[in-house]
Amino acid sequence: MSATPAVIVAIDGPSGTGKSSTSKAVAARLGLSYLDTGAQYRAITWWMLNNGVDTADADAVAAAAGKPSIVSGTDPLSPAISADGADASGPIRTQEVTAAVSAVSAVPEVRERITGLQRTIAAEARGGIVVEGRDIGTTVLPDADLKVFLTASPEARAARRNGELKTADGTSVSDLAATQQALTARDRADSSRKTSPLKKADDAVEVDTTELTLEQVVECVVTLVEKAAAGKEGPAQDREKAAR
Ligand SMILES: Nc1ncnc2c1ncn2[C@@H]1O[C@H](COP(=O)(O)OP(=O)(O)OP(=O)(O)O)[C@@H](O)[C@H]1O
Ligand SMILES: Nc1ccn([C@@H]2O[C@H](COP(=O)(O)O)[C@@H](O)[C@H]2O)c(=O)n1
Repeated sequence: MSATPAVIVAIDGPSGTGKSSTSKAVAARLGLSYLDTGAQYRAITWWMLNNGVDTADADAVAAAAGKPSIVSGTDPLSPAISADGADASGPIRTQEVTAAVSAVSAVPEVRERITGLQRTIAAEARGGIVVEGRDIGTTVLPDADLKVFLTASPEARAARRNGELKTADGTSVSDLAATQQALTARDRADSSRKTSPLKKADDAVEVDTTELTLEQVVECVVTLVEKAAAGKEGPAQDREKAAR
């Protein structure tokens, strides 16, 4: 038996709360697969921008939602994403994609398509998986073994994001107030859409990461996963014993 049973872990939260960093590290530590669902929404947005779809026109986005093939890798040590066979991992992080993704992800046909992909990937991850996004605990995997909702103050999130954007001499390339404004605008759009908004599941454990280092958050989530795994293992072990 592997050290960690095949647990399904859902990690949700607003932008810049540390979902990707935490989920990758937890999955790598515990030998689980990893799925970045934001990357899938970004990849379909990138494809639409490249293929002449007006991303502000919900009908045009809906009509194109089924067209591209979106393929995600699930190795936490080397996450991969492609659209129609083209590597999208770099281009999906551009400002152009970030600015358009909330409008695209609000379209029900897009959500239906991407949610289907997510459920298939989770069902095929026999060794367990950490899936991170905005609606994993509420909609995509409501029966997950563990649901975590990460939060952090807008100031902390903007400072973290700005820390990623440095020039060669180490100075910040973007203004903190503008970064914070962009983050909160995206959260507002993601929380207010009709279909599957960003929302904490009632049974999720909320972890406020504002005052925590990434290592502390990872430690905390690893402990929660191990607890959930032990709870899952208990009845199976009991059945095994009874069968002996
Ligand atoms: N607890 C923490 N303390 C300090 N920095 C952190 C912490 N957690 C994450 N970071 C840093 O904050 C930045 C954003 O983290 P990450 O990309 O994991 O957030 P996210 O929630 O996945 O964001 P998004 O939803 O926008 O993709 C990264 O540079 C990451 O290294
Ligand atoms: N489950 C999800 C995940 C993401 N989105 C949308 O994608 C955008 C980008 O997500 P990142 O995590 O890469 O920043 C996000 O702003 C949402 O619009 C989603 O709707 N559902």
